[in-house]
Amino acid sequence: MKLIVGIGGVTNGGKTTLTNSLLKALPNCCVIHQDDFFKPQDQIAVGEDGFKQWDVLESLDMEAMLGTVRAWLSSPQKFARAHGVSIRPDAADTDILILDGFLLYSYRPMVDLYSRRYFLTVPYEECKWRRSTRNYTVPDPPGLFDGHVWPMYQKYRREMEADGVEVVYLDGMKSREELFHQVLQDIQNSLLNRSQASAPTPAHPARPQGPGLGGGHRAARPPASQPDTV
Ligand SMILES: Nc1ncnc2c1ncn2[C@@H]1O[C@H](COP(=O)(O)OP(=O)(O)O)[C@@H](O)[C@H]1O
Ligand SMILES: O=C(O)c1ccc[n+]([C@@H]2O[C@H](COP(=O)([O-])O)[C@@H](O)[C@H]2O)c1
Ligand SMILES: [Mg+2]
Repeated sequence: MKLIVGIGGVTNGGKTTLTNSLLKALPNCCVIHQDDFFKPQDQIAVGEDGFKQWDVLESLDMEAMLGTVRAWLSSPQKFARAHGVSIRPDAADTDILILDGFLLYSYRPMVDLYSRRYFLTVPYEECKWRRSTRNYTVPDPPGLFDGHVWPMYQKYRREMEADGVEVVYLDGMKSREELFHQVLQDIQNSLLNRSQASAPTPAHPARPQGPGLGGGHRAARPPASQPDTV
């Protein structure tokens, strides 16, 4: 079974930290980081506010990111081997892909691919403080957080909620350990439910997947390519 897990949410919410812990704990688990798909600096638009518009969807090569997800979907174990992830014989029929990024649920062609969408939040003051301690490849110019980063976070989050995209909110103020155990347990429960749901018995043949984990997007349109996540 294939499981695509999104670790999304606000910048500095703890997405990459949580992702790295999950990667070590989950079997046959690969990762794609959205940050790896930023376009080159000279292709980033400059807004009327004078800031380079890093925190908009157009600054990311989402087609390339989707292509990488499709490569995993077409052959997860080949993808895993190519990325140095060794296949665990005790879980050879389980393939997990984690997507880590701040705009995971705003790119329409990918919204329905997730089995589970987590969304980390932290309050404004905490976010601003954590951001001030970070070293990005392109350092934040003065005023970027209040002038661009936080307003774009609010805008995309509002749109995601208005579109009815189902996410599981995570309180990024919890400790790293608590978040890790909460999400690990939740994913393990999902895997268990799915393997039980798909195990055919003579009296009760396997049912089609219910709304619990797959899809979950309110709009009733067919997904572009749904992983066989039953
Ligand atoms: N649960 C947490 N509590 C406090 N600080 C955290 C937590 N998770 C991550 N951090 C810290 O916050 C900063 C941003 O973490 P990171 O995982 O890179 O966030 P993101 O990928 O969401 O931008 C780092 O300094 C990291 O050590
Ligand atoms: O990674 C880069 O090349 C890069 C260059 C410029 C800016 N960023 C910032 O990276 C942020 C998203 O990453 P993260 O881990 O903070 O969620 C986003 O808020 C951008 O402003 C990232
Ligand atoms: Mg990150």
